[in-house]
Amino acid sequence: MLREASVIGVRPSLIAINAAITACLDWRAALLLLRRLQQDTTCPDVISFNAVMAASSSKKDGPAGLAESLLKELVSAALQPSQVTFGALISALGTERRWESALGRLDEAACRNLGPSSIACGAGISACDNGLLWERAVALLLHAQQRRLEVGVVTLGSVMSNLGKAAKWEAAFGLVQEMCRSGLRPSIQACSAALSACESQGWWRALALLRSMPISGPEPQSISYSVVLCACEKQLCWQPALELFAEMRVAAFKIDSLAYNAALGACVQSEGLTAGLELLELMSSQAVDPDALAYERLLRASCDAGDPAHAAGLLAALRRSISELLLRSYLSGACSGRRTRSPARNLPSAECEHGTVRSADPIRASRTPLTHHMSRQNSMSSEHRAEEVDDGKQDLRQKVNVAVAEADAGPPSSSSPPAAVPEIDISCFAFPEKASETDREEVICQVLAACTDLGFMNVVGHGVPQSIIGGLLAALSEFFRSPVEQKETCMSSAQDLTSRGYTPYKAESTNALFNRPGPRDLREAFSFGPADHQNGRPFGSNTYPDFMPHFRPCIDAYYAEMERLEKVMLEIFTLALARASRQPLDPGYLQQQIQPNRGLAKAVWYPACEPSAVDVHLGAHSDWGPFTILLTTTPGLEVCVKSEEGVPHWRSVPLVPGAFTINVADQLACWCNDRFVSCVHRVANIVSNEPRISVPYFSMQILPLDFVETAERKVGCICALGERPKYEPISVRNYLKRNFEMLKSAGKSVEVQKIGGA
Ligand SMILES: O=C(O)CCC(=O)C(=O)O
Ligand SMILES: [Fe+2]
Repeated sequence: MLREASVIGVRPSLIAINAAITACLDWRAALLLLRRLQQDTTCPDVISFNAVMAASSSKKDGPAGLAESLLKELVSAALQPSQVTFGALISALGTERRWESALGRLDEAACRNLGPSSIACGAGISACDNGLLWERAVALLLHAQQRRLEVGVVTLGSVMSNLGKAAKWEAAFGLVQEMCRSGLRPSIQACSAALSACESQGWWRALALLRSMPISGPEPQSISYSVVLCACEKQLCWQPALELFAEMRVAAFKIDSLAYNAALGACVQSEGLTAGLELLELMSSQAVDPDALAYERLLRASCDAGDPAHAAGLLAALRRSISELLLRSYLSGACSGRRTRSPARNLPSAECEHGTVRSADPIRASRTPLTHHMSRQNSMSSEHRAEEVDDGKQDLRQKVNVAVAEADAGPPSSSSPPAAVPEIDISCFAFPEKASETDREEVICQVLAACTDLGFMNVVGHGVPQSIIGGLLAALSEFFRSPVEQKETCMSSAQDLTSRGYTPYKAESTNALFNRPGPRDLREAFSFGPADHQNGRPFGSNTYPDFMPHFRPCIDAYYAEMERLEKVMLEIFTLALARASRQPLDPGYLQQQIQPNRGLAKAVWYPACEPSAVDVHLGAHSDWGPFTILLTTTPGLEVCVKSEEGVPHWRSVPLVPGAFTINVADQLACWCNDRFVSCVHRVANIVSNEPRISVPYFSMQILPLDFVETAERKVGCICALGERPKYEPISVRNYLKRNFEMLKSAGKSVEVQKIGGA
């Protein structure tokens, strides 16, 4: 039309030309029209510039440089940029992932008193979100919501789900609450994303958020309930799951198949077969198919109840359901070489419309000391052997090394958010007199969720006095800063398997212990055990430095506190294990198994250094005992986790002031039949001007010197009804003996003199 107008000698107005530029889908054509306009006597106005910038920002191939230079031109033509100008520019920068520049322009718009438009705000939020600038993303989101700026469902959902992945559940939670407080009704997508973010940190958090949400219509509420119900069931908390299901029915919500299946699972586990079959009937009346896991649970329950009639029917249905699922996953390409233990559970979650956030998969520890010996040396029942042979084909330690090599080749942990290590307040167990049953229940669930996720948790409310921790750290700092000849006076004899006392710098090599090439650990150590066995027997003795008389009370006091905390944690782990396996374990069960073994504390000093790229302060390993209580004041600890795509990578463990980092180790994972995770970890290659100090306390490490093989009790796997144990029962003494022997032989080849948790 413009061309026709010029042919007939009509001069188009600026409005008409601007309309033509706006109509251009291609930024090149829009730019051409602008340039023509500039050659003419008609001057382009801000709308002309904005229209070209919008065309360039809406297409992926539009260069952000163009939008930037158009802004310059616009200003030098004495025109005033508008909100739209900045919106287009920020979007263009966002498309090129130039997050910092995008945010700079957002600030510039504010300085020019141009409150951001929806587009600018949305682009700014995406910039912060993708650039991992959480606080700014959340602040901008609130800012946009308060000004009723539509930032788009995708942006909001993406911020929420990134918050969830980064374990920033408080931010997600706070965001939704803030929106509710300001009278803004968060969209259902926002609520679901926030619930998912919370859910990954524990069902009770998701439940708390659900309870604080405004009622915004039956449909959204149904989805929100469903997310939380699934979270409860997945985290083995049947009661709240069933309560939510009952509420959904009372409110006549439309219940989706995920919620039905989760409720069925919870129902069978909590109320048994009859209740489960009733729910199954209800599902079939609603034309909802049970998933394979629900069938499996029913089947187990009918076997437990000695109900062969139901068992046979269920088995047939289970077979049909599994083959249907396999067929469906095959057709959708999901079977392409990936072996999963539970296809039935994977498929529904892949289809989940709530975008459930799952934590990364931990790299599980090598069980070499036990399973390796077991599969080769022990006489096992053929049933057990089948599983062991399957797993034992490859050296498990080798598997860990392969994952570690892959993680080492990947990006450093600083380029990913920290690992999702929950902070858990155990004061209701440490100070039982002040606790209620509900508090204890919540802690058990939190610990259980942590144990089955990464196996790491930051524990506060432990009751270890700050004065004892401070005293220990001060004494250790003085000790390690002393001349090496003085420290060497505290070395224990080579025959002393209790390995107390001083270990010189670089004397240990975790890499060698794991049969990998690589440098030695950049640390020295001082190990100490119980003070009440000073006379050599049965537990060996501590070595105290003569040159520091005030040292001994500090470490003895700390050790006593660790033994107290170990008992508290053993009770919590026992109750978590009882809940997970549905076995009625006495709260003192694990404590009884561990006796008469004692823990070993190992104060570790990583001197300040500038390590080379190939160094790590402490090589990748899993701890071998039941669990470890770590005191540290400096970051650097990392866990090896698998991304959703199955790629191993390192994530830092967040440091929580005043907390102990407690991790499940190999032995506890074995006792739980691998329900709890013993996660591979290391201390990264940190360049630091300050030394790093840490004090792991390894439970169950001290083997009596007068150890005699007796027909003592053995600890087997604690399994749920119908579950097969993966490991043969072994006495804790034998378990320790094997580990010590392995260390001794590794020690010969690599001159390791001391023993660590690795
Ligand atoms: O020093 C640390 O922070 C971790 C130590 C550790 O994992 C170990 O000694 O087993
Ligand atoms: Fe460790």
